[in-house]
Amino acid sequence: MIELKGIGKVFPARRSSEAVRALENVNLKIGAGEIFGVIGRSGAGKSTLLRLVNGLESPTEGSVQVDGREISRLSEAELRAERQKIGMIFQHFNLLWSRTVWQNVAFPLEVAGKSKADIRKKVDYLLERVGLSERADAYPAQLSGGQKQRVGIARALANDPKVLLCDEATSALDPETTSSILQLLKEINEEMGITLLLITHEMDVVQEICHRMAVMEEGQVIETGEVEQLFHHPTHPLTRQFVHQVERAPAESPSGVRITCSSQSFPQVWGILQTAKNNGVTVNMLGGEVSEEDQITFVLDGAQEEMDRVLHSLEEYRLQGEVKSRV
Ligand SMILES: Nc1ncnc2c1ncn2[C@@H]1O[C@H](COP(=O)(O)OP(=O)(O)OP(=O)(O)O)[C@@H](O)[C@H]1O
Repeated sequence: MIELKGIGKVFPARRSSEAVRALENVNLKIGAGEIFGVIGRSGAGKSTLLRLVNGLESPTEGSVQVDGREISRLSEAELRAERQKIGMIFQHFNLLWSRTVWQNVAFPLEVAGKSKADIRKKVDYLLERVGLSERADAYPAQLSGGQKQRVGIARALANDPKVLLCDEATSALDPETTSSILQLLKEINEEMGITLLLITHEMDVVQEICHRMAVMEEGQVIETGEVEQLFHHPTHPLTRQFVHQVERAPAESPSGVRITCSSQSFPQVWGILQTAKNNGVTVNMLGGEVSEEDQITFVLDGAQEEMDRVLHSLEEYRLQGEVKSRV
């Protein structure tokens, strides 16, 4: 369904910056109906790769094919038509804030010139499917993060795409909401046979839904394979690091720092932990549940400098007794 052959991408030098080689000799083949994950650290080239697949960027070398068509050789009009077959969801949802949930999902159908009756039928069906019929008249600002992403998913599905590109689609969500969104994506893949290409820096996301995966570093794919196989036999040191990220998950982590917060302070604490996560700190929720005493425990692990930074950011809550920490 998606085939990248010998892809290179160089962003040319600008007055204030040198040329950047974002991708080098990338070869990937993703079959129809597959859920494929691309994992890598920040700057590895994941977003550039995704943007090549929907034609927002063109490669400097090599070819990108989606459903048998060479994306980089299409005219603007052909590309617009082709893009209707490719849905996309984003980390920050990219919803239209002045439109209701219903109108957000209707938008791509209006652009495609569908009749009013068709639009009504389709939007009602999609909102039902993602569990948001009740919130049809709400505005995005009135929704939780998980609900916003459900709108994003419904909108991406409006034109019956064959491929759904997911750009860090769960990175702004808490673990529980992440699981429910991943579950929804899995169901959509199974029911509709849509091919999913997902980029992330979180191995647990890959582990939860992907069939196969690629690991990227400095613009290159350094390892590919079945998720199961890479989990049990990672060969590249970076793949091992990503696997380790998950293996340390809810298990007792002897070297980690435990942070316990009340569910009341959770939103603020979670914001701080998200920033730490983006800076390479491993954050795992112990047991993944709110305990009887209404306390949530996380285990954090990472470079000393980043750990100091996150503990410093949490200081205010520690002083208020809202957060407790111990090594
Ligand atoms: N439009 C652009 N112009 C110049 N350089 C760019 C452009 N887009 C990306 N790059 C560079 O290409 C490299 C790969 O970036 P890319 O955003 O694809 O990585 P990534 O793995 O998605 O990282 P992140 O998760 O931080 O978005 C980086 O060095 C980045 O600075």
